[in-house]
Amino acid sequence: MNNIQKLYQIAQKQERLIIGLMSGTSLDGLDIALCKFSGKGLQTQVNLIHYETVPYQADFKEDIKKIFSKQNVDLELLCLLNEKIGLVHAELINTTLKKWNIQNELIDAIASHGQTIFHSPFTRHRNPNYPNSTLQIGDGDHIAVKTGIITVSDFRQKNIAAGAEGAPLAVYGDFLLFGKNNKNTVLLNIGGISNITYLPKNSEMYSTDLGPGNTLIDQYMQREFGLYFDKDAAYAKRGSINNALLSFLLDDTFFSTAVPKSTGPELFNLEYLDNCIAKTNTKISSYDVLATLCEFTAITISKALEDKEPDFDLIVSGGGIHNPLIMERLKYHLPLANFKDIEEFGISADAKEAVLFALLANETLSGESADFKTKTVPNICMGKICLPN
Ligand SMILES: Nc1ncnc2c1ncn2[C@@H]1O[C@H](COP(=O)(O)OP(=O)(O)OP(=O)(O)O)[C@@H](O)[C@H]1O
Ligand SMILES: CC(=O)N[C@H]1[C@@H]2OC[C@@H](O2)[C@@H](O)[C@@H]1O[C@H](C)C(=O)O
Repeated sequence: MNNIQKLYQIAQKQERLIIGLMSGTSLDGLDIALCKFSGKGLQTQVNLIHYETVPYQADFKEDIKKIFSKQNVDLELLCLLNEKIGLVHAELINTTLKKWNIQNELIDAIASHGQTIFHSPFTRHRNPNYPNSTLQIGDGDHIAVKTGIITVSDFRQKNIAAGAEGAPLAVYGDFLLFGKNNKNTVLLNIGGISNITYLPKNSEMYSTDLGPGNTLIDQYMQREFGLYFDKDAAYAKRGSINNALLSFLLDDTFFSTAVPKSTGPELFNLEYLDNCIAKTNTKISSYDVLATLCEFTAITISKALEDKEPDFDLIVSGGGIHNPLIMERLKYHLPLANFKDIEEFGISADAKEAVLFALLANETLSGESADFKTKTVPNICMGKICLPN
């Protein structure tokens, strides 16, 4: 069977086995989700069969950090890492499939997000001569060749080409999997950056980034304590909120820009935090900074939801759900929200984004896009199809 016949056969299948890959802003590792799909569009059913986050080696992580969300980088390193990330991801898939005792031939496709290294929508660069733009690296052809599995990669470019910002893409999965919930529903992902998909019963849905989820906390922990993150908010719990710092953190045009919008560590980084600390003209303890950052995350989320119907289902996912202080403050600010664990819907909170990309590949491989019935969500099939031979 040649490649095109194989793709045609996959398009006709009632069920598809797709591996979703996500490596997010926290650079903690590669999320690998093996999903079984039946149907497409609003009929999509997904079953998460296996999930694993494979941690990155420290030197690999440090290399990516040298070019990640930086204005000036070593262009050769960027070029090398484009191939290297593809190769490392392929190797992690091969090892993980072996560990799960599953043969590569059984998998219909891999859906690879790649590593975002810069995200610059118009709302960030404000240069009328340039469009929205974003760059994910980790070449898909390398993954296809090394695993022998058809790989769909580089999803965000098509979304930009069709007029959106390339992020968040969560809305596609959230609408197809949760759009039939008969209540006002909000899906919240607290990753490096937090985002929501708002699925109201009686008005138009939308999806938007809200601001930092864990990224500032992680960056600050790494600089101040040499730790990748504040496990169980142990450090933040020793501090208290500094209101002056909080108001400077909230004082950026990103927060007054209309939704939908997207952002990343290109804006929310240590320079941003240090400028805000400097504006307070006081010495703030590291514990207080961390407590304030948790409040910053909780408040940017709750402010985005305060004008909505007060009682909605709030389905939370992402690494931030493991931060007890963020969750406590979020519940304090949103007393009427009906918090639900995404696990109730059969999807692990940490796997949600990897499942999303598998779902986007399922749509693309089915051959046509669903109708999302709203201007801000283009009806498109996303991703480039990379063939193993
Ligand atoms: N036990 C915990 N206590 C506190 N924070 C935690 C805990 N477990 C995970 N986290 C936070 O979650 C982060 C990882 O979250 P996640 O994997 O959702 O991010 P990501 O996918 O890299 O981000 P993004 O969605 O922005 O791409 C960690 O870096 C840490 O900040
Ligand atoms: C450009 C980019 O990689 N953005 C990520 C990042 O991580 C969270 C937030 O910022 C979101 O906009 C997006 O990822 C998710 C998966 C999305 O597109 O929905």
